[in-house]
Amino acid sequence: MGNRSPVPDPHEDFTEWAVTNGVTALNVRPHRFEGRGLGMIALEDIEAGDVVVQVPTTLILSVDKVPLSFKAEFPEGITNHALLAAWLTYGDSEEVENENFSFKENSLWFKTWPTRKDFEDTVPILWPVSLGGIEQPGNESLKTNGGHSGLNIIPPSISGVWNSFQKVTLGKPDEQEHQNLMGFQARRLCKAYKDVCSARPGTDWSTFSYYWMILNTRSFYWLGPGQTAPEDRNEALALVPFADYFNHSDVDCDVSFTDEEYTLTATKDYAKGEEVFMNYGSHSNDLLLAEYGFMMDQNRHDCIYLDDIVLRDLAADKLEELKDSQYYGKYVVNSEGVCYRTEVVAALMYMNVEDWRNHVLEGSTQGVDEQRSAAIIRGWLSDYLGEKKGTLDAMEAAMESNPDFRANPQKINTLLKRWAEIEAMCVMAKDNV
Ligand SMILES: C[S@@+](CC[C@H](N)C(=O)[O-])C[C@H]1O[C@@H](n2cnc3c(N)ncnc32)[C@H](O)[C@@H]1O
Repeated sequence: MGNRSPVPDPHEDFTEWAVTNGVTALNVRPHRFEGRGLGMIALEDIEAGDVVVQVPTTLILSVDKVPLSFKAEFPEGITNHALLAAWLTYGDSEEVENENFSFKENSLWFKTWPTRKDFEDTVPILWPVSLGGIEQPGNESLKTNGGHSGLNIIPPSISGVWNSFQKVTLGKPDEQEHQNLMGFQARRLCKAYKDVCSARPGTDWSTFSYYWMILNTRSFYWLGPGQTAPEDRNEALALVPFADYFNHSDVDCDVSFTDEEYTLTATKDYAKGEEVFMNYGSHSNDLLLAEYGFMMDQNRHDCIYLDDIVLRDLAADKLEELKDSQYYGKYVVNSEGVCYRTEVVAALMYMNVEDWRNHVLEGSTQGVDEQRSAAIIRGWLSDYLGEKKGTLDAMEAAMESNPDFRANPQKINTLLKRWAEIEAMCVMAKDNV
């Protein structure tokens, strides 16, 4: 027993590679944390303002490293996200000539990444269709679920699909991403896959979607020397070795880069042995789950939106009025209650359009009835709670009959947890109206 050689640890090997190649890891090392995969542990006490990781920009993988001959194969307008995922899919096996980036030299880095199964377990669009995942494509379009057996168990705040009513569709330009996270994500992935398949038919979906997910969950904002910020921030994505070990929390963010270095700085004190976090953005648990496959127990940015319920209830003329105003959409509910926009749109339900216009533009209170507004808002929150109850009742029944439900207890638990958080927000908001 005692003579067994130690199991090789890809993270130790990669850390050694990274340090040898110029990465500065000051008092942090990769470490496995229960429920969070790999993250960064503090080897010593760290103070706010201490640089924790610095990566030479020469190690960064961005589209600048993709050979022009490879880029030229794909349609103009293909996103950098899609192009990089394609290159990760093909670059190695084709021995693409490229002096800027070697797959072989970076293989230790790739070995530290999560597996496709890790994504299938955690990221809802890759779940089985009966649990709300997308249809696996031929080469045509991916569809978000919600239709399958009639029951959608992923909360509408993530899936964009309601069981208790038919969503009002106001036409494409009106559709908003915050109300359809999975739909928009599936569309991005679908478009990327289509663009790649148009040049390379038969691209393996499983491999391509894996690398697309790697980029979706691990990339950083990065502009190479002399580059200006693109209109779409997502086009400035890049993979930064070693820095991609940091897990997310609500801490302040201090990430910066020069032409030479990518630098990550601690924004709070950490004691030796604590996990050191970075911040991926001010995201709700719905967005974190849809895009990154996890949720936070404490999340000061958590919220849901009442938009679908509100728009369903408004008469056509009021809807037109609303669309032309600055109060269209983003009716937020969080742990403190509903936002001002929700109060404003509740008043539109019973006010005549002229009074409402004067109310929102001039501050006139003529026709405003706060009690009535409160009752309407409570009704909307009750509708959300009704959606939750109906879905959970149906889920309970389906637990008996649907083998996918029984085979995926962790996914079901994630959804139950999210539904419980949604319920808590709605109940709290009802009490506070
Ligand atoms: C940039 S990677 C961080 C490293 C990753 N944990 C790993 O094992 O390679 C982002 C992924 O880490 C996980 N993650 C990040 N922050 C997390 C957190 N606070 N709780 C749970 N998982 C988290 C999610 O799977 C996310 O998609």
